[in-house]
Amino acid sequence: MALLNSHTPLFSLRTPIRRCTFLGRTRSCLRIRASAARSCAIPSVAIAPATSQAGLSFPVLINGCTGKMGRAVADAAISTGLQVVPITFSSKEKPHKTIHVGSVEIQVYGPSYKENVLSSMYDEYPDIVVIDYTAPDAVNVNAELYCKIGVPFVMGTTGGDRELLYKTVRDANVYAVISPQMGKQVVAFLAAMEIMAKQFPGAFSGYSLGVMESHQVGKKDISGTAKAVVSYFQKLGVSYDMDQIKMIRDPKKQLEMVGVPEEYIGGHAFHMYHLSSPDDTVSFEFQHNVCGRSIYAEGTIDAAIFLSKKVQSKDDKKIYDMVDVLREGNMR
Ligand SMILES: NC(=O)C1=CN([C@@H]2O[C@H](COP(=O)(O)OP(=O)(O)OC[C@H]3O[C@@H](n4cnc5c(N)ncnc54)[C@H](O)[C@@H]3O)[C@@H](O)[C@H]2O)C=CC1
Ligand SMILES: O=C(O)C1=N[C@H](C(=O)O)C[C@H](O)C1
Repeated sequence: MALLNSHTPLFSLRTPIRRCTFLGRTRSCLRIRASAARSCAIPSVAIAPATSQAGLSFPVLINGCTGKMGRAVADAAISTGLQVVPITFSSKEKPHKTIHVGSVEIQVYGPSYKENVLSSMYDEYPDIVVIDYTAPDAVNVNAELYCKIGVPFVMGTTGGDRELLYKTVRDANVYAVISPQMGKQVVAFLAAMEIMAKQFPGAFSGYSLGVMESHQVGKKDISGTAKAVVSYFQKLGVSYDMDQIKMIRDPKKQLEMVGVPEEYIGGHAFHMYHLSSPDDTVSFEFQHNVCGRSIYAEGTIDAAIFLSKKVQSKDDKKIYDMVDVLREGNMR
């Protein structure tokens, strides 16, 4: 594999995986009755009170429940006792489509209803937090909508024009947590990289870097997390372009070369970074390998709880990342 050179010790890309039991946590008795509306009128939504830890119950609208992360977050929100508003959006008009998450029937609204439905939800639930797990090409348009309405949101979706995203949120002065990586342990690694880059800029000048990331075949964009790590390596003096990141989306290679367990070919995020000194006598390797999606779902719920508290306390700071969430240290 090109990532490894002849001086590279033969480290195994197979990392033992401990199965996550997050979604096996005690489920709350939350019951949500979706509107029986079968028309495309804005639904009336009945939300029963959640039985959850004190202070943790507020409504969340998950945009992208039709997708894998949206569903994982909806499951995690229900497990936590948050009130999942039984509405989600999609990129296509899908009249009458509903999806089920646990006992919750979620109605899917197409683009032409998005603004009216969301603004009426915000009127009805002023303490609502939106969670976005959609697609890179939806990031900016969705953020513009949330900002127009003024609703706080957690942006987990990667890609899009990130500078524009921040500008949109800054200009609208809306509360948001934005992070391409919600897995708290991975975020801690990113934070450590940031500290190293700040304290020892140029420490790896002259070193060469190889980066490989492997994700499920449906992931279109380069890993946002790998880009963040590369940005720190650049500050550490490494010369490397983002488009050099090697993306692996071929399930056969993932099984045989990367060592992804077969049951996680449809949902994994393996990242490997290899640094070599100019004379190849010194090398460093970093890996973070995630199977499944529960680590992100769990972090996303923490981010939503964090954001809800910031909104309630009318904090002066409006835009946060996952390092802010970690620093606050009030994760469940
Ligand atoms: N921040 C984090 O920790 C993580 C971020 N992600 C990111 O989340 C995003 C979604 O990932 P997955 O759920 O795996 O993808 P997915 O493809 O399974 O789901 C995305 C869903 O969004 C829907 N969608 C597309 N455009 C939309 C729009 N304009 N409005 C509403 N819905 C729309 C699609 O129909 C699809 O159902 C990706 O950008 C991925 O990189 C994924 C995992 C962790
Ligand atoms: O699409 C994914 O799956 C993931 N996307 C995020 C990214 O692009 O960094 C986080 C993680 O890699 C999973």
